[in-house]
Amino acid sequence: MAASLQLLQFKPLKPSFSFFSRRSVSPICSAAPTPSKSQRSYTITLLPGDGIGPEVISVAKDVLLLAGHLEGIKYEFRERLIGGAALDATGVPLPDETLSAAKQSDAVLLGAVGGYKWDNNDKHLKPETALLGLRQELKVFANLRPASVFPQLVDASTLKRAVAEGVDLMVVRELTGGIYFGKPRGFDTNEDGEEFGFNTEIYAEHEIDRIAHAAFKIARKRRGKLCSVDKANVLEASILWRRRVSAIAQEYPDVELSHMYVDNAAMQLIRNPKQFDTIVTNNIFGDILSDEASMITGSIGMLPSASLGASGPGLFEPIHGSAPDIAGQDKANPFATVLSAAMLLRYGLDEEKAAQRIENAVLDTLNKGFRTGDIYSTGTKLVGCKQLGEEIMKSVESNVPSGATV
Ligand SMILES: NC(=O)C1=CN([C@@H]2O[C@H](COP(=O)(O)OP(=O)(O)OC[C@H]3O[C@@H](n4cnc5c(N)ncnc54)[C@H](O)[C@@H]3O)[C@@H](O)[C@H]2O)C=CC1
Ligand SMILES: CC(C)CC(=O)C(=O)O
Repeated sequence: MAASLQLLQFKPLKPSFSFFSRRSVSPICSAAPTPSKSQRSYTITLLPGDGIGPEVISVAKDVLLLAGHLEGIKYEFRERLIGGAALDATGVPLPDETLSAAKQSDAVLLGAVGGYKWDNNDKHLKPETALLGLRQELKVFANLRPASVFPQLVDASTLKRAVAEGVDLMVVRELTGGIYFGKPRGFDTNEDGEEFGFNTEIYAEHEIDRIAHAAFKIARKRRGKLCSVDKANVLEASILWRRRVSAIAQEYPDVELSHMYVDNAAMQLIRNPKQFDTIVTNNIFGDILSDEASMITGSIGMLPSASLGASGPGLFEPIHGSAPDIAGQDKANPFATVLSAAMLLRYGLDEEKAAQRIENAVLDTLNKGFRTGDIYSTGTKLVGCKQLGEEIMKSVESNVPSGATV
């Protein structure tokens, strides 16, 4: 029973929930070419990237393949370079070939980008620039980051059991606007001859409106509570954000809206995370708060994400980075990427059964006690990334029902 409750974080609460469906007519949907249900063959672009990216993508690809095979789905995988790996091979972090493959696919699954080697590169030659460019080019403005505490991992959380237990929240992060993209930006020199760097936090009404609509629709399918996080006591962009979100709330009388300043939200997430259901926030606050939320669940290696736009393929990726400190050591936790693959099936391809098969397998693997180092606790079985992948595959194959728990 507990297991099925856990799964609510990843799936629509009602089977008919079409908000994310590629066949949906809602304002945010994936509109890649839709094969008929009988055809069920999809093109997936895989972008392993850097650091632990290839390790976790390798596991997620195998899991996708097996779950797909068992549910009658065929894939054509196209693996392309991005980030530092692309820089080293081609001289640019986001080659045209990668971008066009991504745009022409039904969904994109990404590992992570970045690493020490490229940290001092000029901005246009940084791996991270590729990821920002990809998100912008795919126009995936809504980034869904579910953070729930699996009962099996309560003791892996750094918070007290009473605080962490039962947390189930969703961060809806605006992904293609704000300070990560705002202009003007750059470096200049002031009248004292001192260099300065500057960025612009900027949001137009339509950018706020579309993410607000997305968040209200998500909240209404969850527990009906939406907390909009901003810094409206200081920033003009946040004042507009709060005004627009409040205006749009009139269209969702069934959703209880609250507003919170981001500094307080950061504190409340640790003090009492169970007060949150759905959080909607801008690009930078969402980036930071979701990393913070991940630690409530035990590890940043547990959190998947789905990035969706009004049309075209969705982008699915773990929220973590390339973890260069553990790259190549078979220590990475692949759950976040495997769960991102489940989100890809559900929200990118409308393949609910295969998505559920994967989520059930994750729970089953946890129930059997397998853990990577980041979520290890006494009494559980410490394994590497590869072995964890093999255990997940066994569980995918045996197709445990979602209600199965220890
Ligand atoms: N979406 C992306 O591709 C992102 C890329 N980055 C890039 O990644 C590089 C490293 O950034 P950091 O700030 O260190 O963040 P990070 O998320 O890569 O790592 C932070 C800490 O979490 C651990 N960690 C992360 N993922 C893990 C996993 N799956 N299993 C076990 N432990 C895991 C790491 O070992 C590290 O101690 C940088 O170049 C950064 O720009 C950072 C965040 C997102
Ligand atoms: C471009 C990324 C490295 C920024 C980031 O941390 C994220 O969006 O997850």
